[in-house]
Amino acid sequence: MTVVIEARDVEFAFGQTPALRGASVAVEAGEILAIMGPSGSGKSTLLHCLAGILVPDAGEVLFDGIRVDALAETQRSSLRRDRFGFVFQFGQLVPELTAAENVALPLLLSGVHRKQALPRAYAWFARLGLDGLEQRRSGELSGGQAQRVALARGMVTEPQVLFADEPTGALDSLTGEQVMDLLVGAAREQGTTVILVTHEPRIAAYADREVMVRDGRVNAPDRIAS
Ligand SMILES: Nc1ncnc2c1ncn2[C@@H]1O[C@H](COP(=O)(O)OP(=O)(O)OP(=O)(O)O)[C@@H](O)[C@H]1O
Repeated sequence: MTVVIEARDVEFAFGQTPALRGASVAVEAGEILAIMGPSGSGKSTLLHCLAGILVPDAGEVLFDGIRVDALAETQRSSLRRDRFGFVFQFGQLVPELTAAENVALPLLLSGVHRKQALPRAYAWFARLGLDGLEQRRSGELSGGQAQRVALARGMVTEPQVLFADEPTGALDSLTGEQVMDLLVGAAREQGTTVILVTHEPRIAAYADREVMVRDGRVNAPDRIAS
């Protein structure tokens, strides 16, 4: 299998607070990886370093053979826009835009014309069971509906890697599982690699593989029964 994205001995500190202390992980193309670990262990920081949002203080991040950590901010920004998708805990939809415009947004930012972008966005509403909600604003959607719209927005550009940081963290368990079913289904169909941060074992169970972050380092999960 081909490794598509990888962190090698990544270190990152917020001022005096070390968040990553030599974190390494390699993710294969099409793989769904769950990053687990206690609160404050460095999961989100690792995801942000892999996604080129944060630049490591030391170590390397490689995506598709490119040293992401060595790129200039404008190049990292293009990479995030054109090759990556994102879903966060609180959908973070733009409240002034309709649901369909929110989904179309990454395409519009990539320079796709509105006439092409909106139909591509609309196609996701049927796919994710959101028919009829295209014109709603985020304040008129339930938490689960808003998160499915956020998922559509993360997938609409057909990214190579989808980064999902606690995508079901704000949802009840049934709604969270529905969102995960849709996320995994869409990723498998498109061959998208998924990097999923979660502290919920039930959500991590959707992944092909789990890793644990502890004290800023990545370990295989401790499977020994306590
Ligand atoms: N913006 C920030 N400024 C200062 N310190 C930060 C910042 N973000 C995170 N940290 C610190 O970095 C460490 C790792 O944080 P991170 O958010 O990566 O952990 P996490 O495992 O994702 O936690 P959680 O499960 O609670 O979201 C923690 O000690 C945290 O307090």
